Amino acid sequence: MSRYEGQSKEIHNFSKKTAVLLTNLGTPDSPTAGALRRYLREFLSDPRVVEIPRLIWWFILHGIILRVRPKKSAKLYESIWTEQGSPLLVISQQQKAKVAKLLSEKYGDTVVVDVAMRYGKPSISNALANFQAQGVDNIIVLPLYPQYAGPTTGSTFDAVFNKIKTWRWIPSVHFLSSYHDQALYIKALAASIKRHIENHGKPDKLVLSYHGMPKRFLEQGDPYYCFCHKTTRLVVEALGFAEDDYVMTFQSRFGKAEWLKPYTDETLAELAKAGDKHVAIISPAFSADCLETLEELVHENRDIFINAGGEKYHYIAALNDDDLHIAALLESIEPHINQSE
Ligand SMILES: C=CC1=C(C)c2cc3[nH]c(cc4nc(cc5[nH]c(cc1n2)c(C)c5CCC(=O)O)C(CCC(=O)O)=C4C)c(C)c3C=C
Ligand SMILES: [Fe+2]
Ligand SMILES: [Fe+2]
Repeated sequence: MSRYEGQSKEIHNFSKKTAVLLTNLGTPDSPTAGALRRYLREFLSDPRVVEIPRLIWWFILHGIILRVRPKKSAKLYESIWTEQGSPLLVISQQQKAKVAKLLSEKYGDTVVVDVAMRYGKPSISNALANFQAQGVDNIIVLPLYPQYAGPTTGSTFDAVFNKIKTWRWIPSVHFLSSYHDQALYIKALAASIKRHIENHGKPDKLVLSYHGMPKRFLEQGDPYYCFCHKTTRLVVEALGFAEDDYVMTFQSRFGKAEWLKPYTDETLAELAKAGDKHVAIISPAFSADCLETLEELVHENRDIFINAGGEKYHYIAALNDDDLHIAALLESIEPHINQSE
């Protein structure tokens, strides 16, 4: 056995071929405590996600978290599970199908597209092995997180590095790090909010709620917080919103440390108490609807707002496979497609 993996066949006779790898975070195989335990163990063992010293974290993770959280999370996943499976995976596959169709119309079979998850299945390692077997000479990696964060995009790149470092021939690899300020992504978000307002009226406050992160990561140089702010600024500019038409918040806290603020749940209660009766909430950090939107934003936060005196609460869906969103993804991908002979 040799130290590095290679494909000896037809190596002198390959044609130009680009592979596009779309990725998202991952999801359990089923909404059961056992599947959740496996999924959370892989996810929460990643040092990009939890930076507590390994030995201490091992005892907390295995002694407390993996004994309690899987059962609780399984119930939540069960409430959003569909016949086709986890919404995040189903929507990711729909996004992939649309991207693949548009690229194949334009580039024929010189471009292949696949989707993979950072944790669980379908795995990044498998997708890359398939690309290698097809003899691709150019790989574009696009994690579907609009705002770069170490625990998401950074960790995805780790998984890609870990696989390709075993290859004898590493082709061109383009890591697309962040598209938080890309014109078509902003346009797609603004169009989706405008459509919502046309149907439901302008809310007292538009809440732009991003997935949170420990505050310490920001202090240590993670750009996520700033990228979220830039997305918000560009979207509200595109909408022509004034300062008190909207508020920006962070959701989905995990663990005891301080996370990025203001927190979505606390803010919604404050808004209701201050007399805002009607809110619309959107989460620009999620390119696909998932547990954190379909459960936390649709149900949990609605209850918080209504119980604090609010009256109308609307969740604006993630961009999912919206045509403008897919056009935005293509705008990121296409400059890196290598067509020269
Ligand atoms: C959109 C960007 C995301 C950032 C930044 C992020 C950071 C982050 N998340 C956790 C802990 C959990 N996240 C969970 C689910 C989850 N998170 C994101 C996105 C970001 N996370 C997605 C797309 C999902 C998937 C939801 C799905 O439908 O499967 C979970 C698991 C669910 C649960 O048990 O609540 C945890 C846990 C940390 C610690 C973190 C930053 C350090
Ligand atoms: Fe998360
Ligand atoms: Fe959550």
